[in-house]
Parts: sequence; structure tokens; C-alpha cells
Amino acid sequence: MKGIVLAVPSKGRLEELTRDWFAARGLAIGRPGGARSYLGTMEQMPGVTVRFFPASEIARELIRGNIHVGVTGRDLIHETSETGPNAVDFARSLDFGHADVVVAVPDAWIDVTHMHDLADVAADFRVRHGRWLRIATKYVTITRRHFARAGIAGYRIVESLGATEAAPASGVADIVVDITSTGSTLAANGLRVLEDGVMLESEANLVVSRTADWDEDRRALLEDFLKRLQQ
Ligand SMILES: Nc1ncnc2c1ncn2[C@@H]1O[C@H](COP(=O)(O)OP(=O)(O)OP(=O)(O)O)[C@@H](O)[C@H]1O
Ligand SMILES: O=P(O)(O)OC[C@H]1O[C@H](OP(=O)(O)OP(=O)(O)O)[C@H](O)[C@@H]1O
Repeated sequence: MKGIVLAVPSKGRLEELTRDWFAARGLAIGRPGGARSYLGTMEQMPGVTVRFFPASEIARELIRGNIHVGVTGRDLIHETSETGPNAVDFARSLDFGHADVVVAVPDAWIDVTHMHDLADVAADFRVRHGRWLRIATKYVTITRRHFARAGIAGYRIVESLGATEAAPASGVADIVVDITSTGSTLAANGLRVLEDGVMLESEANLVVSRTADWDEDRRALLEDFLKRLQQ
């Protein structure tokens, strides 16, 4: 029988929580080769091949159809490509990895509380400051979509791979789009989320690829797998 490939996070904050989640449902994931090995085991489901990838690569490979099922953040599916959400099914939310992708501005921008205020700022920015409004983010796709919806076109994205919240204070950008969970990183950097600035609510999900190679055997296996996780 043909099997299915399940990808789980190899590192980062989702790794341990994912393994705990499966173990709690009687489907323990083993990593016999240790933390440096990228092949795992799920003894209770012999048809399932477990692979370890970074969460962002899991999103990309699910969309491309190179893996059948994976655990990753909802935000990463939306960010990886505009059409990402159409290429997958969010089979279930896993109740961890909760975080929001938000637009945040410096506390000092007291008149800017909503996206429409930001639209006014962006429209004037070039005349006032001689340059475009700069947004620091690693969420480029989500930012473009959300800003287009809000009718904001006058901005430039400064791609940031870490410590995004530091960008306004260091003069690298004016505002940020980033993920927030407790809000403490934004607060510590003197930034405030706009009142309608939540662009996406994310959490870890069990995601099924629609573009992967599915046949009858694999569908039956998926059904069995999902049934065993139903609790
Ligand atoms: N502070 C947070 N609290 C909860 N979940 C978060 C938080 N920050 C990010 N996440 C979620 O965790 C997932 C990414 O996890 P993580 O940063 O460990 O992944 P990664 O791909 O290994 O990261 P990187 O390669 O950027 O280090 C995303 O879905 C994101 O929404
Ligand atoms: O709202 P909070 O609970 O403060 O969490 C938000 C922070 O968590 C993430 O950073 P991470 O720890 O992944 O570091 P990074 O800068 O390397 O992405 C995110 O980019 C924020 O900086």
C-alpha cells in the first residue's frame, strides 16, 4: 500500500508541542536518529512516513504537494503564497502556537489609531518626509494583501528576518507588521497595534495538501489517521 508523508516541525516553538500533541492522542512520534535526523517514526501508523522540516518549509511543501499532511502555522500558509490557502485544507486547529499578525505603529503616533489614519499618513508621507512610508516585516505577502484592501499603496517594505520590532527605533523603518502573542515585545519597543490592525489570527494547524498525489489507498489512510486524532 502507498503511504503518506507527514511533516512535523524540526525545530522552534512548534516542535515539542507538536510531538506532545500526537503523543497525547496515542500516536507517538519517534526520532530514532536524534535531533539531527530528519526522518521520524510513528509506530502506530505504519503507512505514515514522518519527516522533520522547519515550519515555513512545511507550508511551502504542502502547497507544492510534496508532502501529504503537515503541522504548521496558519500564518505561514497565507504568507508562503497568495494562493496558499487554496492549495490546502486546514483539517484541524491544534490549540497551540496562537499568535496574531498585526500592524503596529510607534506609541508617539497618537493620532493614528486605525488603518484609515495610516492611509492618510501614507498619502502625505512622501511630501512631508521626501520618502515612502517604510514597513518592516517578514510577512510580505500578507502585508501587501492587507494594505491593498485598505487602499494603501504609498509604502515600501523593508524585509526583516528577525528583531522586526526594533526597526522603528533604529530608524530602519517607520512601522512594523509582525506576529504577536503576549504583546510584550511590541510594548517593550514602544509600539502599539492599530485598533483594526489584526491582519490574521494564527495557530498551529494540521494541514492537508490538496495538490499532493492522492489515490484511494492514501485517502483511506488519511481518513483513518484523522479519525485517530479526533479527541
Ligand atoms: N510569540 C509567539 N507565540 C506563539 N506562536 C508564535 C510566536 N511567534 C511565532 N509563532 C508561530 O510559530 C510559527 C513559527 O515558529 P518558529 O518561529 O519556531 O518557526 P521556524 O520556521 O522554525 O522559524 P525560523 O526559521 O524563522 O526561526 C508561526 O506559525 C508563528 O505564527
Ligand atoms: O508578543 P510576544 O509574546 O512578545 O511575541 C512576539 C515575538 O515572538 C516572535 O519572535 P521570536 O521569539 O520568534 O524571535 P524572532 O525575532 O527571531 O522571530 C515574534 O517575531 C515577536 O518578536
